[in-house]
Amino acid sequence: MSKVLLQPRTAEKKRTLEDAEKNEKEEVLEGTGCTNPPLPRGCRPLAHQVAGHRYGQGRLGIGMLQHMDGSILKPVQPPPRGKREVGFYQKIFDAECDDPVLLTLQPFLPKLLGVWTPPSSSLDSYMKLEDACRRFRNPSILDIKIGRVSYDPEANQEKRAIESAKYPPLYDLGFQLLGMRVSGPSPNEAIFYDKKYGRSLSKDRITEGLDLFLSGNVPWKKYIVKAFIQRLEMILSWFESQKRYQFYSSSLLLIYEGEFFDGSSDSDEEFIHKFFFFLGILHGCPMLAVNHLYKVSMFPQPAGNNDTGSRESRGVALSSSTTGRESGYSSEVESKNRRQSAAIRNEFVASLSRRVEESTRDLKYRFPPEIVDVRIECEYTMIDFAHVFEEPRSDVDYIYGLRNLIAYFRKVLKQL
Ligand SMILES: Nc1ncnc2c1ncn2[C@@H]1O[C@H](COP(=O)(O)OP(=O)(O)OP(=O)(O)O)[C@@H](O)[C@H]1O
Ligand SMILES: O=P(O)(O)O[C@@H]1[C@H](O)[C@H](O)[C@@H](OP(=O)(O)O)[C@H](OP(=O)(O)O)[C@H]1O
Repeated sequence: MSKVLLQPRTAEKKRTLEDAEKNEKEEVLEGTGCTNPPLPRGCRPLAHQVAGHRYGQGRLGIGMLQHMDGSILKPVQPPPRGKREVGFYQKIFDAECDDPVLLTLQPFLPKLLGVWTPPSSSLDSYMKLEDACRRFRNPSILDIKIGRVSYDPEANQEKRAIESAKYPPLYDLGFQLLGMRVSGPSPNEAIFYDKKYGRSLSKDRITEGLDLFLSGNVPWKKYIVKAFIQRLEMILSWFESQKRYQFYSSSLLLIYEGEFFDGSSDSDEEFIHKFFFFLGILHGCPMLAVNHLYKVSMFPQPAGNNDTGSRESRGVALSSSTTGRESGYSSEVESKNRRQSAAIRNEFVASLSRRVEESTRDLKYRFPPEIVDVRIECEYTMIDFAHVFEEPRSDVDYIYGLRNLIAYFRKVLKQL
């Protein structure tokens, strides 16, 4: 037991450092005649990335990076995609935002920490985002693209044809599994599955794919599925409550802690909590496990209640677009606005929790009464907003896909 917990995470670190060093040599990208864009100082390719554009691959060679302060750097894509995505994030995380539709979406997104241009390359810029996997040691991660089509209304016939041919079951399913990391017995034994795997799954094999994703923590599988259903229901409620935005080609990222993880980097307190957590599981005593679950939350940290300050002070230059809105604005008014915004968000979250609790009452599997308040090590977040459009209608395609995904998770749950 302690051997597993103490197993160091060196192999994963080593792999990414080696990758970073290799990439810094600006090798010619295979078959493209392009060179890798220089890797900004203090950054490395994102080791736990499961889908999307990867550093050193594709036409442009740009991809997701991780800064040494822990944040994620997503390259601002060429126009119009990049501008659209940055604009969307900025609107949502604007300190003065008082729009209930946007405020109530905030808890479902990784926080935008700023837009960053590396000093070494004034041409590239990156969105600096909170890492949704930051508190996990050995996460299982699933990227699911939601929607019946994966192109937006401005796509030309060629793009539509290319996208439609990629995964014919999509129209019926309303979602696709784009990639996943399934945690293994130790962090360096995780297995990655790419979009080829996801697209090999016909409609009747989707539960197999979800089941595979869930195989990284067998003792807690039922609880994890139930927790994901609840969280997805919350996002669904947001979509059902708004008639303004349509999300094309956007993804959901589902994350949970693996059965075994490395406790070596923890503080003593965290380590002790985790030790009891696993002891509880091993001895079939959920209360012991639950009592010792550490820092688990239903929602990402609300805006204004995070450690952005310390991250910034570790030397990443941020643009002023989402930070430091001091100029000419009375701090009293500002803090009143913040309190009101927080109240709107909190009320929304509380009412969602109630609705979800009611709607999931009939699920076959229930938590035993003594652990109704169980907080599972799960995280979920919406990502990829390069194709968000604003039209006065509900997003029927996203709703269709999300309802279907929830139905498939329920199927998995029934089989447990
Ligand atoms: N905030 C985040 N926290 C943790 N991981 C993230 C975050 N944002 C993105 N990722 C990781 O990066 C991957 C790609 O993200 P994203 O979909 O935003 O990139 P993309 O290049 O726009 O994708 P696509 O090619 O599908 O348009 C995700 O599958 C996930 O593994
Ligand atoms: O899933 P695949 O097969 O990797 O295909 C990519 C996927 O559809 C991305 O969503 C898309 O970016 P957009 O959604 O932003 O269009 C990208 O286009 P790109 O190659 O033009 O970046 C495609 O290559």
